Amino acid sequence: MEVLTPEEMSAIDRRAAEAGPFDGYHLMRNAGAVAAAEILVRFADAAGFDVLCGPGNNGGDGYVVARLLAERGLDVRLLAAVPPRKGSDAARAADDCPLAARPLDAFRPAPDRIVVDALFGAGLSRPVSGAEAAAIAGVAAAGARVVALDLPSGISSDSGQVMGAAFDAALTVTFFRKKPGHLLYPGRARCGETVLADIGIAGALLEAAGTTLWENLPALWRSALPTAGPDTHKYNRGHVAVFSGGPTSTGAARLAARAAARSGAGAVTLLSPASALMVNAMHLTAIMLRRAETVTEVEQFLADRRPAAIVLGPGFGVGDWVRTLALLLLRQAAAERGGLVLDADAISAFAANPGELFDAARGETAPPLVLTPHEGEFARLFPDLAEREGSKIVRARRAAERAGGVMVLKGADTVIASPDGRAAINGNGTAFLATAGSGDVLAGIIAGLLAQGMPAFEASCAGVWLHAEAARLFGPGLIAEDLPELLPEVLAGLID
Ligand SMILES: NC(=O)C1=CN([C@@H]2O[C@H](COP(=O)(O)OP(=O)(O)OC[C@H]3O[C@@H](n4cnc5c(N)ncnc54)[C@H](OP(=O)(O)O)[C@@H]3O)[C@@H](O)[C@H]2O)[C@@H](O)CC1
Ligand SMILES: Nc1ncnc2c1ncn2[C@@H]1O[C@H](COP(=O)(O)OP(=O)(O)O)[C@@H](O)[C@H]1O
Ligand SMILES: [K+]
Repeated sequence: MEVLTPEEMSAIDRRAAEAGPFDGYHLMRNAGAVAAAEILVRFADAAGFDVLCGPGNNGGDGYVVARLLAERGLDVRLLAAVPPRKGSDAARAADDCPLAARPLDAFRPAPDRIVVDALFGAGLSRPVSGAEAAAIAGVAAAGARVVALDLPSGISSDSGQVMGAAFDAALTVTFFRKKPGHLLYPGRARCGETVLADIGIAGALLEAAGTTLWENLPALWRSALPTAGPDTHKYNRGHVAVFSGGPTSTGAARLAARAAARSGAGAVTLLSPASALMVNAMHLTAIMLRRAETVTEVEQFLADRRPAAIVLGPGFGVGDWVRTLALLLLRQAAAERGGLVLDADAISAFAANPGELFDAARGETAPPLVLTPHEGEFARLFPDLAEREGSKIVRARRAAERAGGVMVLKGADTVIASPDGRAAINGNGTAFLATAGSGDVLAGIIAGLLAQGMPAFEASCAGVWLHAEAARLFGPGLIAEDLPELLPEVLAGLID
C-alpha cells in the first residue's frame, strides 16, 4: 500500500544492505531471481529472450535474469550499450553472467522473442535518446512483448511521465514497494501487469522512513469507515445539505444528494432556489427539500438544522452568489464533525481571486474543506501548478497546502492530498466513470462520509475508491444515476 519515491527507495535499499542479512549484490540477485521466476511462469515457451542491460543497477538486475534464464537452457541474448561502472554491484552481476554482451546497436527485435528491459529503472535522469531510444522504437515496431524490470525504461519513477521514449511492457516486476510511476498515467498504462516482489528488505525499514504516500486501497481508511451504533438516530448519523442550481440544472445536486444518502448519511436536505422547488420536488422522496436563495434563508437553515456536511457547486452556476455562499459556509463553524465539499462551479467561481477562498478556508472556525477539481478546474485555481509536466502528487500536495483543504485532483489516476502532506494515488479507477454527472456523485459520497464523522482525508480517499468500485461493479452502460444505487453493495463488502 505504501508508495515510495525513487529517493526513498534507494535510501531504504542502502539501509537494507547495511543492516543485512543481504548486502547490495545479494538484494540484486534476489531481485533478478524473483523477476526470472515471474518471467518463466508466463513466457517459458517464447522462442528466446533478449535482455537489454543499462549501465546502472537496473542493468545489474538484467545480468542476473540473463544468467538464470541461460542456466535453464533457454535461448538468451545479452545486449548492452555501456558496461556497468567498475566495482559496482552491477559489474559483479555482469562478471557472474557467462554470456557475452553484444552492443545495443546490434539488437534486432523479433515478435516471438521476449524483451527483458533492464536499461533504466529508478536512476533515469534525462530523456532517453540514441541507441536506447532506437531499441524502444524497434521493439514497438516488431511487436515483441516486453518484461520491464522495476519500471519500463523511459518512464519517470517519480511522475509517471514518458522521458523521450518508453517501453510499453506486458509485465513489470518491481521490488519491495510500488513507485509513483507505476500508478500515475501515462506510466501506469505502460507497465502492463505489475507484480510487486519481495526481495528480502525488512518492512521495519519502511516505518523508520515515515512514508506519507500510499496507493488508495481500503486498508488505508477502512478502520475509519462509519458504522451506525444501535442507539443512533437519523440526525446523529449525519445530516448532509446539497445546494441545487436553477430550474434547468437541478440534476447534479440530486445526484450528489442521492449519493450522500446511499453512503450512510442519516438525513439529506436539498437546498433549492424558489424557481427550482417544483422540479426538485417532483424527483425527491426520502431526500428533504427546502427553499434557500438568500443569505437569510441559508443562515436560518444552518441555525435550525446544523448540517454536518455541505456540498456546493454541482450544477450551481458560476457567479457572485456561489462565491458569497462558499465564503458564508466557511465562516460558519461546522456542526461538531463533518466539513464542506466544494466542487465544479464553486471552484471555478474563484478563478479571478483564489486567495479569497484560501483565506476563508484558514479561518479559525472554518469547517474542514474538501475541493474536488478535475484538471480544468484545478488550472483555474492553481494556474502555476497546472502544467502537466510536474508530478501530479507534487501539484496536488502544493495545492492542498495553499488551499488549506484536502485536494481531490480527479482523473484516471485521481490523487488525494492533505494539507499535512499525506497523499494517496487511486488505483481502482475505471474509464466507465468518464460519464456526465459522475463527479457530482463523488462529491456527494465524500459529504456523506464526512457527515458521519470520517476525517476529511480518509473520507476523500474512501469516497474516490467506493465511487470507482461501484463503477467497476456495474461495468458497460454505466450512467451517473447507477452509481449511488451500487454503493450499498460495495459498502457491505467493507463493513463487518
Ligand atoms: N541495492 C539496490 O540498490 C537495488 C537496486 N535495484 C535496482 O537498481 C535500480 C536503480 O539503479 P541505479 O540507481 O543504478 O539506476 P538505473 O536505473 O540503473 O540507471 C542509472 C544509470 O543510467 C544512466 N542514465 C540515466 N538516464 C539515462 C539516459 N536517459 N540515457 C543514458 N543513460 C542514462 C545513469 O547515468 P548518469 O545519470 O549517472 O550519467 C546511470 O549510469 C532499480 O531500478 C532496481 O532495478 C535492485 O537490484 C534491488 C536492489
Ligand atoms: N478514464 C477515467 N478513468 C477513471 N476515472 C475517470 C476517468 N474519467 C473520469 N473519471 C472520473 O470520473 C469523475 C468525473 O468527474 P467530473 O470530471 O467532475 O465529471 P462531471 O462534471 O460530469 O460529473 C471523476 O471522479 C474522475 O476521476
Ligand atoms: K527497466
